[in-house]
Amino acid sequence: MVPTSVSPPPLRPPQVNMQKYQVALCQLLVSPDKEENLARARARIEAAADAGAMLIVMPEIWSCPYSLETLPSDAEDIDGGASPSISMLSEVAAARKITIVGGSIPEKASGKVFNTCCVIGPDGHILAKHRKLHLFEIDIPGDIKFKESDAFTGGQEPTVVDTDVGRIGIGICHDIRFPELAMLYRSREKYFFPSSAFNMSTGELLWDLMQKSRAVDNQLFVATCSPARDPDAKPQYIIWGHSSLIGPFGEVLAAAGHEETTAIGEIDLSMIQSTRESLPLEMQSRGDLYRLVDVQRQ
Ligand SMILES: NC(=O)CCC(=O)C(=O)O
Repeated sequence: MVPTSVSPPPLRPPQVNMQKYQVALCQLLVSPDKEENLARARARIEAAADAGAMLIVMPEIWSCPYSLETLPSDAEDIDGGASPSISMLSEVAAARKITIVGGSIPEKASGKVFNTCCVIGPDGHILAKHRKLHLFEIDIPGDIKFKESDAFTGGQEPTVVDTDVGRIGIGICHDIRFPELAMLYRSREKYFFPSSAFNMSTGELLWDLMQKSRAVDNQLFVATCSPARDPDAKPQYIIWGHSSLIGPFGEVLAAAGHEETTAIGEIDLSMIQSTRESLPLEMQSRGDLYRLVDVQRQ
């Protein structure tokens, strides 16, 4: 039996330039026309920056439809510098001097396709690239069947990145279901930004619960951004929407419905410290009793 342990490599101390700032969740309506998606995204990011947001969070798969059939042909070569979507995000980040958690786009690399989030700093450079770790598989007879691994290969590395607006742990949608990932991020003292595209079958019951659980268990901010629900979408995968910003005490600081919109809320990093002082879960934690072990599954 092998104990599971979380032993991240040391990070440099966070260089946070802002303790309090506005974050914008750009809940975009996505169409099959990539140029149109990029133009809509640009306009929404620029408007949010003009309204004062210093951090923008984008949805999972915002540059093209979230369709297993077309994702591979919509994939872009980020490392090869042939990614119109990431170039657009870099340009806007540099022009407005903002940080962007770039949701995700399909990325092609080494003959594979990944579901990839780029984090872009205010100089327009890519600070980090996260490839979705947990691919979504679901089969509820008569309701929904979806197998993300038909289109994507899973990533191999959790991603923690230091930005001007704090140390951020990145997740993409289904990544939020795995509490160990948020625990690992919490152990590195940061907050958690999954970009998401939950569906109607699981979204109504679980989306709000998942975000609040990850925030409250770990006493950190959780910001999620979804595409808007497309009323004309094929029944295969209808997006739930409901992007939101949850505080370390479980407070809803911003929330969208299912329509195209930008939800803006305030992150005050001092709330992490004050929540942890008021409710010192870490000190109360009985780490001496919890030991996760790999068990042989039958
Ligand atoms: N795109 C996704 O990862 C969807 C995850 C989801 O809906 C879930 O229930 O988990």
